[in-house]
Amino acid sequence: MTTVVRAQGLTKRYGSFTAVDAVDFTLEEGRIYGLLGRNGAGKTTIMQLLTGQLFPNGGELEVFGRTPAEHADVLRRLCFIAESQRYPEDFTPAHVFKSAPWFFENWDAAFAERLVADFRLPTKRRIKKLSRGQLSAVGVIVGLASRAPLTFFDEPYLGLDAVARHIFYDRLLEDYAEHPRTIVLSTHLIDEVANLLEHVILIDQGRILLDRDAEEVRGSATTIAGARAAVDAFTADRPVIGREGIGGLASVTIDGRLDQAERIRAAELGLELAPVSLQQLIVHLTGTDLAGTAEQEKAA
Ligand SMILES: Nc1ncnc2c1ncn2[C@@H]1O[C@H](COP(=O)(O)OP(=O)(O)OP(=O)(O)O)[C@@H](O)[C@H]1O
Repeated sequence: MTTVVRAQGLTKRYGSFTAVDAVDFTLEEGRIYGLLGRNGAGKTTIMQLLTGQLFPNGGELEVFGRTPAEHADVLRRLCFIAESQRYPEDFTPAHVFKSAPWFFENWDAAFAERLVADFRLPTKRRIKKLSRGQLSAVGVIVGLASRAPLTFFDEPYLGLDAVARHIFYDRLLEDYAEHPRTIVLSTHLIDEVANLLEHVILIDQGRILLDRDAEEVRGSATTIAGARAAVDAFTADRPVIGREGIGGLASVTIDGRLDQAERIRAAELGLELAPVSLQQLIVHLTGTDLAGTAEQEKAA
């Protein structure tokens, strides 16, 4: 596997505030990554560092073997679609798509045209007159049809309706199968993209909480629900990552899978077991306040 990005001790500070705190990670060629985390976790900052829009304050960063900033040959291979992409005043989507081949050598105009039809995008209307969702569609089309070897989608679909979002996911997967490349998707709609992701990097307060194959992450935690005393007894010696409860009922999430014998024992105790979705797991891992509240409620 070829490594596309190598970050070591990568750090970004804004004044005295450390937004990205000495993170180590690699991105491999031909994979779809989910860069996930709560608001303000540092996702956009990391993507801006990787695309040469920001300079790090510390650590080492290589993108295609070089520092991204000031290396045109590296920047040419990147595409970054931001949440609120800006375009020149008076540009129409048609202008954007016409100028795209200047920036992206793999630009596929026919694919872009198909996407325009899929998203029902009015290409002759000025961009500043487009609806929020139509504006997002312009970015999504550029991100897909550019086929850049390393593509970043940073919350690309503000205002896109559910149908349009599914068109995005479908076309992304279809096109990725035919033209493998490295894609980094940052989103809060985790359940929607969970099946798309091959690898998950979870950021919290500028640090990496989880950097794991998505397949491993899926089902790597289990929720045990039932009578509080039985749940507490069953989970007593296990790594608990989340706890909720009401009255005599409790629901506890543990890190790890249960083997056959443990499943039988849980059934004997009348407990219900459920796999934890990627989104639930991330809420558990990053929602310390929620877990804390549940603990307090239990103690009360
Ligand atoms: N130019 C800046 N000056 C000062 N602080 C900044 C600046 N840009 C970002 N930050 C702070 O750095 C932290 C990380 O911001 P970042 O935009 O990377 O988060 P994010 O994970 O993308 O969040 P979201 O999911 O809300 O988009 C936040 O606390 C933010 O307030």
